[in-house]
Amino acid sequence: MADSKPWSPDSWKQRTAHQQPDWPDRGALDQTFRNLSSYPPLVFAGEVRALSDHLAKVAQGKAFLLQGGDCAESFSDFRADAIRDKLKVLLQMAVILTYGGGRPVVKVGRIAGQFAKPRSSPTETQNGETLPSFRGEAVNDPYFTEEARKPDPGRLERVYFQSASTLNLLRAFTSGGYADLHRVQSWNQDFVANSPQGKRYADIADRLSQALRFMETIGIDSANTPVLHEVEYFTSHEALILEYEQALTRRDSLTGDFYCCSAHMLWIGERTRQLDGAHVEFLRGVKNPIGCKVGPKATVDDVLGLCDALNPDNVPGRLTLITRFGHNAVADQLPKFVEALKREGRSVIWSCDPMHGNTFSAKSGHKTRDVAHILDEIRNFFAVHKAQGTCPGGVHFELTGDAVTECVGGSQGLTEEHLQERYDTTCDPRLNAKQSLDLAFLIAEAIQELQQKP
Ligand SMILES: O=C[C@H](O)[C@H](O)COP(=O)(O)O
Ligand SMILES: C=C(OP(=O)(O)O)C(=O)O
Ligand SMILES: [Mn+2]
Repeated sequence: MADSKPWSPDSWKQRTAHQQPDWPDRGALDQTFRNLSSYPPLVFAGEVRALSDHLAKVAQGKAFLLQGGDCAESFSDFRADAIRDKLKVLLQMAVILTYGGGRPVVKVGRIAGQFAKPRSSPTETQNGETLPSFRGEAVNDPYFTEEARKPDPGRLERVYFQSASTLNLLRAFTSGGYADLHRVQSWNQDFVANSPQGKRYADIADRLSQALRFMETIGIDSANTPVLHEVEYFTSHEALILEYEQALTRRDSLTGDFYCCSAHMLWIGERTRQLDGAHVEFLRGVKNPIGCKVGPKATVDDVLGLCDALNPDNVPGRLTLITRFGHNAVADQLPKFVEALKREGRSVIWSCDPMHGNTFSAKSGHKTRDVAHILDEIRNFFAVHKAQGTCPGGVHFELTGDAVTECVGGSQGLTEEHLQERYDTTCDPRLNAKQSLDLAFLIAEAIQELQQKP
């Protein structure tokens, strides 16, 4: 590491950690930390290195990053079919983007560890009663009672075990035949299959199946071509509760480097990316690829400072800047960052989070997002990169495979009236499977446009 300041897995403790729960029992937290430290890692250094290699290609414009999943995973909604359907929708989006965009897609779920939430306000008031905010099920319960909202460190162990179980199923799906490209048609879910998005997807899937049959007809041995039968799928979450992340950090016996083995990729949120803060300190020392959110409050100096701290050796793919300005602000705000990093020769992956700058309250009080705004932010993100000659490397979504009604718009035509029908999220509104496919087609078109000469 070019940075000469010493680092250790607990050096973050010398800095201020923002957005931390007010744990009532530090002794219980210490015990949880000891337990987690003794448990096996959830992911392995070799897998993390494979992701780093793929992300290096993204940074060079040779691949595209697709990251998505729940805003917050939940203990109560812990079902095999929900995990499978989140995987399916990401696989479908990846097929659309690979087919339409002509670049391999690196698939990273917000899954198997995405349980902790930073909040705008430490408290929430309902009917005159004020309680601590819900901070994700790693910390407390969404139910609005004093008992439910009390932070409980024992939850961190439940996060670990639920993440292990989720990963186990994901590994089985991705390497056990389910993600075989010959099954591309079967990823279309029943409730999506008859929709315009589902039919458009089925059309691509047909063409892929024909191509596979053709390859087999001319004697290409598809049985021995692993890329057709297995899919590489990586996990990620916001590294927020640093005791949890430190407890799962291990030194790799092969290289001597530290890896945070709670997920393949970790990101720092918009509210915890202070240059002198604990989150930047912790993540600068682990070898995992790191994401960092960049929102409207960031300055160019902040972002250059983040590059210095998190990627001092300027390694392509090490740092993904996940921009989330909002559809009204992105065209105005993004260029100065892109220009500065280009001028300074900094290698980053530019990824667009079109969700977090576009949240608003519906008349009913539900937090929602409009697919039109999401699309607008993505289009502007692509336009800025086209104008600057830089590479739009990826997208970052909050989505689910379920037929929820949390975001409005899309070709399904969801309106604010539909929000009461199926609003299941415990934090931010997610795209449902149809809205996710809508966006994948539109992004594929944006990539094609970008590839056309001006
Ligand atoms: O997921 C992100 C944040 O936790 C979320 O957007 C914060 O929402 P809030 O503004 O309701 O606290
Ligand atoms: C908290 C999140 O985003 P941000 O830090 O960009 O607000 C999130 O991705 O859920
Ligand atoms: Mn969110």
